[in-house]
Amino acid sequence: MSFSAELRREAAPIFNAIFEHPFVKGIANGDLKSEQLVHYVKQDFEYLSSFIQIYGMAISKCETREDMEMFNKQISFILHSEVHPHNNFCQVAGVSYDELQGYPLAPTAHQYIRHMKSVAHEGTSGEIIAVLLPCPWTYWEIGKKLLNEEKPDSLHPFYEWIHFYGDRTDTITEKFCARLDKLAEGASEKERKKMREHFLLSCQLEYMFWDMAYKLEEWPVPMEVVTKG
Ligand SMILES: Cc1ncc(C[n+]2csc(CCO)c2C)c(N)n1
Repeated sequence: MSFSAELRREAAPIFNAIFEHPFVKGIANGDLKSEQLVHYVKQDFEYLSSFIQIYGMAISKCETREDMEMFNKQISFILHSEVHPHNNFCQVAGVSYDELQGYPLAPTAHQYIRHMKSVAHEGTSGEIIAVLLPCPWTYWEIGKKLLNEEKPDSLHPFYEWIHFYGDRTDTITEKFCARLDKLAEGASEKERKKMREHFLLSCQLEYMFWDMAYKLEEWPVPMEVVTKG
């Protein structure tokens, strides 16, 4: 079994918990409140900006043009394409995308971004791919599952979101898995253990990100109160 297949097998309970999460179920049946969609988009806009920065950090550690190209393409993808699923959520929530940008991070988004940035600072290329991989992998699987199980028609409120993530071939998930498997072959047992830990923690944080949005998670004393004194 390949290293990435082993990781997927180990993470199966977390993937299954994500598929069963009420926010994901809410995308399937169109049943989410505006404030939940708004909280998600506010936090995900900041998450994606950090993701771009992390790709920049990953590029600074690349040894081949091929790897640089792989990360560089993803930066363009986030900048130009990932706005579509956000726009879908904004339309359903009835708010403009511009209004949801520049908000402070909620605890889980903060924790997830810190986790990825610390690995990007301290880790090897293999560790960085391992920490980033649950992001595309979980969304691709959610998209495929919703596409097959719900077969949404164009009147489904989240038709665009589901097609955007589910309707992909030649994905970044497959590219990352192939690259990770190669890097894992040449890695020490200690490095492979770190890759596993980073991957599983990012999977947990993917679950927590959905939960943060669903429950409108905030700091114990909301930031508006703190900054206004
Ligand atoms: C919390 C969170 N996790 C995953 C994604 C999905 N996503 C973000 S960037 C990217 C492409 C990776 O190169 C994908 C698939 C998201 N939007 N928010």
